[in-house]
Amino acid sequence: MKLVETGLPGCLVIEPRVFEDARGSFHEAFNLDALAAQGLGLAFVQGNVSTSSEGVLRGLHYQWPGAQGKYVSVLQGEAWDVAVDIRRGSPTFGRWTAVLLSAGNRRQFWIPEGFAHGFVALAEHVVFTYLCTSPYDAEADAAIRWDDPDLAIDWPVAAPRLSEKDARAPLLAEIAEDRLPRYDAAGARALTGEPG
Ligand SMILES: Cc1cn([C@H]2C[C@H](O)[C@@H](COP(=O)(O)OP(=O)(O)O[C@H]3O[C@H](C)C(=O)[C@H](O)[C@H]3O)O2)c(=O)[nH]c1=O
Repeated sequence: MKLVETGLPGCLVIEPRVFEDARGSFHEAFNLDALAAQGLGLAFVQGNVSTSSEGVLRGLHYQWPGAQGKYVSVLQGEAWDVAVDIRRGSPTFGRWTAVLLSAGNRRQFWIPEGFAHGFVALAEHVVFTYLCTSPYDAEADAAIRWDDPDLAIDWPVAAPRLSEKDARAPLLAEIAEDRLPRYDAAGARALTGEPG
């Protein structure tokens, strides 16, 4: 596998080795030892799958406390996937990066704890899967407006279909400081916000 830097430090694209033969193809969905051998030590506690039709946008979501790192990929169709640094005190606070994920390119995308995440489905049937480093906590689950002008994310869809929650999400500037993840310069990853 190959790890590729993105425009946003900490966010990485992982390109797995794909084995193709007359039957079809094989690639590893994730490999913790191989990631650790390249300096990316991860541990996942939950895996999620969502299905979306074309034009659906899910996001921008994050958890705080209990920040989740996410290792995402697309099993069917294609999605434009976005990570935004919302860690208070981060030198790249408010900056975003995007990756086109598809069943065809088999790209995987690592989004560290403390980033907001969202994607827009670009095919009629998109199966999106992701592994999380912390468990879901409905109380800590939060959203930021997908079209926040301060973020100026260059979404490839002008009028996406949103959940009610996402349609009424606040702007980043409207969110109280203590509701945003904190940047931990030493670890270069957000603190999870867990006490102790
Ligand atoms: C995330 C999650 C949700 N749920 C329940 C809560 C709701 O009743 C239902 C749908 O949840 P939601 O509308 O938040 O699903 P998405 O809009 O796909 O949210 C996800 O999409 C963006 C892109 C993300 O990065 C997050 O992982 C996650 O927020 O599933 C659970 O039971 N467990 C979970 O881990």
